[in-house]
Amino acid sequence: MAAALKAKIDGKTKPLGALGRLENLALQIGLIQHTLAPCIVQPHILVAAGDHGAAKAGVSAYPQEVTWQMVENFLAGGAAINVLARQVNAQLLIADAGVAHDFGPRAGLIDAKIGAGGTANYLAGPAMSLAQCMDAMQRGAAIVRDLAATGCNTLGFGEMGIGNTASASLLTHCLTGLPLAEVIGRGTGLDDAGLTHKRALLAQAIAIWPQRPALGSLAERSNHEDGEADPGVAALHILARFGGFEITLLSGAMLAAAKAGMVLVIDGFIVTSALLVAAKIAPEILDYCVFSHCSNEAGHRLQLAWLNGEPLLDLGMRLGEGTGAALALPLLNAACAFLNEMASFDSAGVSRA
Ligand SMILES: Cc1cc2ncn([C@H]3O[C@H](COP(=O)(O)O)[C@@H](O)[C@H]3O)c2cc1C
Ligand SMILES: O=C(O)c1cccnc1
Repeated sequence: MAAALKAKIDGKTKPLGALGRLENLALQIGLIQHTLAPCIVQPHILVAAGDHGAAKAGVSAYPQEVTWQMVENFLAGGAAINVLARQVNAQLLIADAGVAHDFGPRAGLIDAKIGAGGTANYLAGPAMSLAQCMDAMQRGAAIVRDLAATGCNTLGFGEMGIGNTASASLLTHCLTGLPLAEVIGRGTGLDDAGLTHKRALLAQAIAIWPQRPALGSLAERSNHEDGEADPGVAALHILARFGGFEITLLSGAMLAAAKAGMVLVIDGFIVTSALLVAAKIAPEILDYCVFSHCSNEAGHRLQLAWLNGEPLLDLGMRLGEGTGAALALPLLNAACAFLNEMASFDSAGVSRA
């Protein structure tokens, strides 16, 4: 398939390789969809929301209630992701994975609430139980299975949860071994004093969990022998310790999306932390991932480098919600369109080199 796709790409009326990374994208989407004529069908963006027990300790510049207030904003159509999704004709799915607010039954809001008031504070113990962790992953997977049954073949991921850059930093450090201080950033806009405080709190969160499972490279996950500690299981323990319900739901959704053969459009720092968990469980998920952009949150560039992921865009954004994923969708459409619609040297009668 790869050779056939490459031949089709190289046969188009352009100098070899002249469409640059669009060519790699066309190849990747063709491989995911097992076809020489790939296309993006009914693209969706799944935005999961959840609250974090640690938010009250001061890891964010904003108060916790912004999480539910922004969910209301999503439902009313006024957030950045609503605007950008409309621009690119993507449908939004908003899931309450565990926001500390009672929305009641609401049109347009998927009730995937785990617990009532968000996660527990990881500065005191695990953020969630393993049972809650599995539950949140299953709920994400169920949303994606329903979506795949409707014919959607492309899914972007987004999140909302005050304090979730801190959670993502802890997950990233534990899952990759990247130095904790280097993967902690300003999130919504902490000042220098706030950043120092966040660093101290997160160092403490790591220090009070001395028995955390060690994790090696993705290759070690693929090669691990029966009877050895499974890095996928270790990743679940790390996720339960430091994760948010929204991040956990997204990890489960990503695994199901790859299983369904979808193109996964990865957003910023927090969404990439959910992918790190999923990749420890099933490293082959990375073949299905398009990295939409590089966020300005310190640590995203390092995550991408660790995953060998090349972001399509670098716009200095640091918002989340799936906004980077939305902006990358036109590039996916363009990649499919040139492969499907451009003339070839033979069909157009243009001389080759
Ligand atoms: C009004 C507002 C809208 C947002 N939309 C996404 N985020 C982003 O900021 C949060 C993470 O940053 P931290 O870890 O510093 O709290 C997440 O909710 C993320 O999606 C927002 C944040 C705010 C304040
Ligand atoms: O990279 C992101 O997704 C991000 C960065 C800062 C705040 N919220 C999200």
